[in-house]
This record gives sequence, structure tokens and C-alpha cells, in this order.
Amino acid sequence: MSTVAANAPGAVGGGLADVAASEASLRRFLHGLPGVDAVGLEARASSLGTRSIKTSAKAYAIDLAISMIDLTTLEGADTAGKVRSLCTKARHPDPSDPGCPPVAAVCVYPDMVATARAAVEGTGIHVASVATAFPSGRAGLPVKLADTAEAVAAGADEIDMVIDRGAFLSGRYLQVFEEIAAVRAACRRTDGRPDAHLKVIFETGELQTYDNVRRASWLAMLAGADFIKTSTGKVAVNATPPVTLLMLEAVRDFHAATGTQVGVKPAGGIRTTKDAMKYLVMVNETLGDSWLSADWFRFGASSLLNDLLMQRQKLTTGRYSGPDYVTVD
Ligand SMILES: O=C[C@H](O)COP(=O)(O)O
Repeated sequence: MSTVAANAPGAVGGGLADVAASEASLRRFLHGLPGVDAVGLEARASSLGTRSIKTSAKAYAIDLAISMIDLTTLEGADTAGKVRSLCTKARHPDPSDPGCPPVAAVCVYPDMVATARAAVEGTGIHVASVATAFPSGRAGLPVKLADTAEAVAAGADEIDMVIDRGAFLSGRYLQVFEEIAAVRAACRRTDGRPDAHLKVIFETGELQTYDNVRRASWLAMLAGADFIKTSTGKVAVNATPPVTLLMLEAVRDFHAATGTQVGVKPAGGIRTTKDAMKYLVMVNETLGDSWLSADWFRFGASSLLNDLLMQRQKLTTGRYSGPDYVTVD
């Protein structure tokens, strides 16, 4: 068992269920996690990024990466037409090749969920929606729960919530825990359809330290997150390999301590096939095969799909078709 898992109360008989019994116990637990060795973490992330994937392994990895994309549009200027065209692309990323897999999900604002739902109905592609006053998280809990409920009622399969970074950085961990648990409860449905899955976004570019990323990961998983997600894509620093590796390791340790499997979604700024391959190597090396599917790993990205399609075409035909081959986002 890893150092973190060995340090977890569940692993030493204390019971993880009691960790959030009070602000003091939650703080004691989160601050009792081992400090992150930044040099070691960055070296590990960098060495995993040098692995080369070629030929048939590359073809497999490109299709896997496509199938793991949450194809995203999160702009103030989004229209129903733009969302419908995103959904068309999500269903048939390469219209000339029926063998090209669809993406995992489309990710939109809550008011666009109904449009997206209608456009992907029956395809198996999920509709994900950002909620809880995305991207800042600056609203009271009733507003955040209404935001979530609107998206779930309109047919979202997945909710991507942002944490209150102000509360987290002020050390009000129980408030963040309770907010996540309340949003998790708002993801439930009473009409027999499966509950929406909850992805918890940390906005790691605002969390200041690797130690905080490790604490946020454990906090979110303890509160019931189905996935932990790095970023909104709306700040200067979004997903990075070291931060994602740290979150993968937290997921591994949480699984060792509790038996619960949690997914990971790096998001923001992932634009090239080369980058996507690095992330897949990290998942494989840290968590293994069981996480190498869209059920447990996603890329949150608006333009990565285009580069994957260009590389896919290159492998199939031996030449690049150029950016005009893929549809403009
Ligand atoms: O969650 C996904 C991000 O908002 C997309 O970011 P991106 O446009 O940098 O790919």
C-alpha cells in the first residue's frame, strides 16, 4: 500500500466515513496527507512523457483518445446551431470513415443541455454540463443547486461542478465538502433514469500548491465525486502533466484505501495528439488497464479532436490532409 493509503484513517481502522464529522477532523486528515515532493513529481511526469508510441499502438491510442473526449463548447456566444453542429461532430468525428469512434460526451452550459440532449439521443454519447456558477463558483449554494437541477432536469448525464476556491484556500474545507455532497444529491433522479455522474473541478491553476491539489483530490473523493477534473479551461494555467499525475496517484491511493474507483479528467489546453499520448501513458503506468476507458478517464477539450483526426488520417493514408480536412470548431 502507498504512503498516502497507509496514512488514510480507513487503512488504520479509523473509518474514512468519520473524516468529515467536523471541520477539525477534516482538516486533521487533509493536513496529515504526506507533502508532495514537487521535484520527484515533475521528474516522473516528464519521464512518462518521453515514451514513444508508434504504428498500431499509436492507431489504437488515437481511437482510444477520441473515445475519451468531452467535446466542449463553453462560450458566452454559444448558440443552439453551434451546439447542434458540435453534436454532429461528436457523433461522426470523421464523416468519411465510419470506423472512427464517436467521442464520449459533449460538454455545454446548462441552458444548452436540452439542445444537446435532442441531438445525441440514442447514440450513447453523454451530455455533460458545467454547473455551480461555472467557471468562478461565486454564488450561494441555492443558486448552485438550482443551476445543477436545471441541467439534470434537461437531461444532463454528467455534471461538471467547480469548487469554491475561495473557501478551500481559506481552509473552510467542510463547507467545500458539504457543497460537493449537496450537488451530488442534486444529481439524483427520481424518474428511474440513472443519476447524473458528478465531476468535481478544482481549477488547479488557482490552488497554488501541489499539496493543495492532493488535499482537494481527497476532499472531493470523500464527498462523493465520480470524477475529479483539473480545470475549467478559463484561467491562465489549465491541465498540466504533473498536476494530472498527482491526481491519478490520489485516485490510486483512494482506491487502495476504500475500494472505490474514481475517474480523472484533465481539461483545458490539451490540443495535440502528442500531449494526449503522454496522458494515456500516465494513466496506464499509474492506474493500469482498469482506468483506460471513457468510463474512468476523459479529456476536456475543444480542439484536441481535430489534431487526433489529422494524425489518424496520416496513419491511414500516409499523408496529412491539412487542417481543412476537419470541420472548423
Ligand atoms: O473542459 C474543457 C475546457 O473548457 C476546454 O478547454 P480548451 O478549449 O483549452 O480545450
